[in-house]
Amino acid sequence: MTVILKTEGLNKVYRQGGLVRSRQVRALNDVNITVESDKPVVIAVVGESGSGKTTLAKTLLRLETPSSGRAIVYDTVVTGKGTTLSKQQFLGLVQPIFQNPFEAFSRYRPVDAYLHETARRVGGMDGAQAEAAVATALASVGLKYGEVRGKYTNQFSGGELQRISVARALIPQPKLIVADEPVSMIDASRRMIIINLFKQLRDEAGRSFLYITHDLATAYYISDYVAVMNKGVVVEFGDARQVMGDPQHDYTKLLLSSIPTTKTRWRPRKVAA
Ligand SMILES: Nc1ncnc2c1ncn2[C@@H]1O[C@H](COP(=O)(O)OP(=O)(O)OP(=O)(O)O)[C@@H](O)[C@H]1O
Repeated sequence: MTVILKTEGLNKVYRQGGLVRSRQVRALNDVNITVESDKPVVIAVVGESGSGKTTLAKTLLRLETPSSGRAIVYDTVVTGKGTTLSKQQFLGLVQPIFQNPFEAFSRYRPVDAYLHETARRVGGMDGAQAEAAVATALASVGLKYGEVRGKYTNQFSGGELQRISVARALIPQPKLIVADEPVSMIDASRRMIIINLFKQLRDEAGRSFLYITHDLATAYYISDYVAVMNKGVVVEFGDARQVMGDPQHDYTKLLLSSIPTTKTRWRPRKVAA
């Protein structure tokens, strides 16, 4: 079995406020999750705003340094004590997809230039190899290179641009893709294209995903595992069907009861600690 993702006592403490009135926020509070599997998986992280989901994503992406603890991805320590990976090695193993695809690329530069850059810098490829890798990556997200070449962000829809972000993330052939709210800025009608793409990339290309979301319905639809976060703590973690079908923790029950159905009208509820 491969340790696809393991966090060991992961903590992240931020200091908020000025010198006089500062306070500490424990954005990650002793996060311990383990996913071992022989097959690639989708792991969802759900929870309301401020629960620490993005901090977890940033820590796993090495955009934030943990205050203590460490994380392992595909049997390799990626952050915290014992990390020996260079930046290039790390980006070959773990790749990000961010919430807003329009912010992932400058509007003054053709988007395919970013894909080439990733192929050369992270993948260590030469010009011809990079050209082939870009074409392959775009094809795997359902786009033709000819439709993308030389174009700028304003020539794409949010959904298309997010697919290009996914293509870019695929170029170094990472094992894990960390996607922080990847569909929240995309038209509702196009969200499922991205969600189904993740499923397809898991099943056909062998990529695992950490899928950070507010959206419990898509989390249920694509995830193999789910971590429920509240105030920096993972309050419930396990098989997605089990956690969401038979939640044990009160916070998970409340989150799930807030989902609107065709029979009930949605009313926002305040979720207690
Ligand atoms: N750079 C920072 N400096 C200080 N505090 C921070 C910083 N980033 C996050 N926090 C705090 O850490 C806590 C967790 O924030 P985080 O963004 O991880 O939550 P989240 O679950 O991703 O929320 P959302 O769904 O709104 O993105 C919050 O209290 C937040 O204010």
